[in-house]
Amino acid sequence: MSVYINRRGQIIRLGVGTPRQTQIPPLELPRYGAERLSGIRCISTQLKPEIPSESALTSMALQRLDALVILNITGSGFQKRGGGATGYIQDTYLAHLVPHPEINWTISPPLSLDAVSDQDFLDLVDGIESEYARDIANQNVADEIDRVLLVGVKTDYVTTQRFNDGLEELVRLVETAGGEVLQTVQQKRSKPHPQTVVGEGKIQEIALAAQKIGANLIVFDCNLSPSQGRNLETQIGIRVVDRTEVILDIFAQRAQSGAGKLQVELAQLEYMLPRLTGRGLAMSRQGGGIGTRGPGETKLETERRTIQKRISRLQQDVNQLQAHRSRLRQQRQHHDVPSVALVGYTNAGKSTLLNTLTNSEVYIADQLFATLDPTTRRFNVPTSNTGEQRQILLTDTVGFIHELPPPLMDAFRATLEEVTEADALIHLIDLSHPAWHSHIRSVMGILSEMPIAPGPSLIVFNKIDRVDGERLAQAEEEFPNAVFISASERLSLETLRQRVGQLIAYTVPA
Ligand SMILES: Nc1nc2c(ncn2[C@@H]2O[C@H](COP(=O)(O)OP(=O)(O)OP(=O)(O)O)[C@@H](O)[C@H]2O)c(=O)[nH]1
Ligand SMILES: [Mg+2]
Repeated sequence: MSVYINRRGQIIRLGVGTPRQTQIPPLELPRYGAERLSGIRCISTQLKPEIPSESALTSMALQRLDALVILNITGSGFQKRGGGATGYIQDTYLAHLVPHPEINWTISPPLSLDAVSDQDFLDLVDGIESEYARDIANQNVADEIDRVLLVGVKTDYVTTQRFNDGLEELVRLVETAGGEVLQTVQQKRSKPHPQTVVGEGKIQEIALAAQKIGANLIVFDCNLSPSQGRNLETQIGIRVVDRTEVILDIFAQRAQSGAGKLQVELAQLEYMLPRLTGRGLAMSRQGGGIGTRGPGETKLETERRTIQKRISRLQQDVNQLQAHRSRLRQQRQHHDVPSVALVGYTNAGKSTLLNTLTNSEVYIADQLFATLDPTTRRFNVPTSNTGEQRQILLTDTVGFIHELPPPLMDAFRATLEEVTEADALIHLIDLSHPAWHSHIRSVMGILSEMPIAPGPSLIVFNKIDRVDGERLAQAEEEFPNAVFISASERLSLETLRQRVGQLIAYTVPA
């Protein structure tokens, strides 16, 4: 039998079974900061004279119980007045959590019932909580920052290299979104578990690790289906998001212009909608009929309809934006000014290059997705034969990333059209990034999926001030026609101008 008691001494739950079997579901537990315990202790009887089992202790950790007391009952004992032996409490054990990197909990030696009765629980809890508080203060994570546990699932579909690069990128994405990755948990699976992505044992491990570091957010490196996300959240008891949601969050924080905000909201709603629908379905699957068509379902239906309406409104707005941009482009074409769009993986240095080439001050940052809104500036390139200058338009665009979330692709089509409508592209690559090869592949993949095939592109490697000769030689061999520059150190910019001039002379003869 397991009894759960709050700090006022009230019994809040009583269950027949082990602490594991009677455990309070994560979502029903009170939610406090990482330095607090749940304010609930469990007293459980146990028929075998043994120390608390691993599963009982794990349950304690998952629920962040104030303490777990195990009472070992012996078969022999007091003689009931009517005859027959009742349980007699032989040994008792007191277990509680400890904030220590290697140890999860401590268990007392066998104690007498009197000794346990004398224990001042509030005092004990006070001590543990202040240790947690100290521990967390030492971790130096600011209050407003999300404390993140990252989960990487390596399936047979990806190589180890690709998997590790992906995890590293996700850490950067989380940081850009305003979180700090405190720990990473990995699992190898031939394919993701259909309901929960990872197996049951791993979920326990994740939940425990999250408790221990006081995480308030779990980020999965793969995309979660609506039901997977929901299942994981119920079992872990902490908010679970996937890579797409992190990216959407960054975009939401970055969006400055009306157009940017519009596109981000559209993307977020499109991401949310199937998740609402999914929840509705799960509820109706519970049996159909009485009780399933309650206010919950109706409310979700209404919510869904409201969101759908909003999506259509936003889609109309994005269409208008698209029309507006295309009018602008037509005006430019009317003046016969050729246009070049800067494309590339996020953080390649596109905005830096635009700024250096055109003496502008577009926002640049060592962050992913610093740019959301396209900026167009004029600049001069030499024409190939006469050496005269010719004016062209250079447009900075939103950075790409591998597995660009489809709702974002859709929402940013107005921006991405700048790319398809340009006369030529400069594909900028950060050569100092270890994964530059896969960045090229991702960008080319996205370009090839665009509804209108973009113009010819000039491959330009950036940040050569930060790479060694070996890497430079390798890239030169693989891409003999590429240009190698440093946008921030202004290296080889003249060569770049000439090559852009040649490209333009070829695509838009003067
Ligand atoms: N060392 C070095 N750093 C550079 C160079 N060019 C750009 N950077 C740095 O790279 C970071 C990203 O530059 P941005 O210009 O914001 O990159 P972006 O491609 O516009 O990135 P998003 O807009 O986020 O897609 C900044 O910290 C720049 O200072 C370069 O040639 N050498
Ligand atoms: Mg930029």
